[in-house]
Amino acid sequence: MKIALIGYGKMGKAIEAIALERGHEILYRVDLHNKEFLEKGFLQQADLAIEFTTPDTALENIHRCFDADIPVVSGTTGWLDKLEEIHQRCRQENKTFLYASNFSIGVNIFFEVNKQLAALMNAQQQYDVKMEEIHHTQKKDAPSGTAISLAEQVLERVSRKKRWVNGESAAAEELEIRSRREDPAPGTHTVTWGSPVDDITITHTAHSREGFASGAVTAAEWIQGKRGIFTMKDVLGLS
Ligand SMILES: NC(=O)C1=CN([C@@H]2O[C@H](COP(=O)(O)OP(=O)(O)OC[C@H]3O[C@@H](n4cnc5c(N)ncnc54)[C@H](OP(=O)(O)O)[C@@H]3O)[C@@H](O)[C@H]2O)C=CC1
Ligand SMILES: O=C(O)C1=N[C@H](C(=O)O)C[C@H](O)C1
Repeated sequence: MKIALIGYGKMGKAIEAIALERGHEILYRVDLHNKEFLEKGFLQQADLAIEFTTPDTALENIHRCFDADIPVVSGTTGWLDKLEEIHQRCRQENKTFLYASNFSIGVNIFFEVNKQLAALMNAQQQYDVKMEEIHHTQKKDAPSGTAISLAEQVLERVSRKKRWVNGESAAAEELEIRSRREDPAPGTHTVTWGSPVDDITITHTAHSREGFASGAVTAAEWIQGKRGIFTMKDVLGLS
């Protein structure tokens, strides 16, 4: 596969290492200093793009890839208020797009456990639920994209919770997400269900960025030749 790597920071470099190990070619490594590679003439030489940049730049980067009609695998967090715009264009113009707030296999299994636990807890009013995410101090967004995914999964299943809030919450109908920033922390997510008599806590701890990067390359391999909107659930057969 010829890959246009959009974003050559911590994740871009981790993805490059795994893609090369698996025999793929990195055609372009795009960062703020060589954005000319985002032009159609360059991008259309790649089989697909893997995009891990910043909350402010992801939307435009994905549109550029659509202009060049190449599939995009994106993991950038903090821009999801614009996701529907991308989905609409993808549907209207028959493009190819795969987004995941977290590409690791472990977190995608953790998502399924979180959903099952939340469904069971809907009838158990005595339990309150809280979340915590811990990341490195360079992270730009809070709460993490993964924490938002976990929170949305709970909100869809637990009728006594109406919305998530980032920080301390006093209202019973709010789902509190605490964000901690400390180094080194590739990404830890905890969901705690507490009652007066006991707690149930589930935690996923990433030991490095390897799981995210490996999942993104697997998603890129899987998406080749497909058209439409996909998620890691499709890649992992969890649908
Ligand atoms: N979905 C998942 O599994 C995961 C998602 N993430 C998310 O991925 C994103 C990137 O994370 P990370 O690699 O740690 O961040 P870094 O800050 O290390 O890297 C971001 C990179 O994007 C580049 N960049 C900024 N603007 C543009 C632009 N307009 N065009 C092209 N490149 C640009 C930066 O360039 P320069 O160096 O020149 O500033 C830098 O190379 C974040 O949103 C993070 O939350 C992270 C881990 C896993
Ligand atoms: O910025 C990071 O590092 C990470 N971002 C993603 C997120 O916001 O959930 C995934 C992972 O936790 C690491």
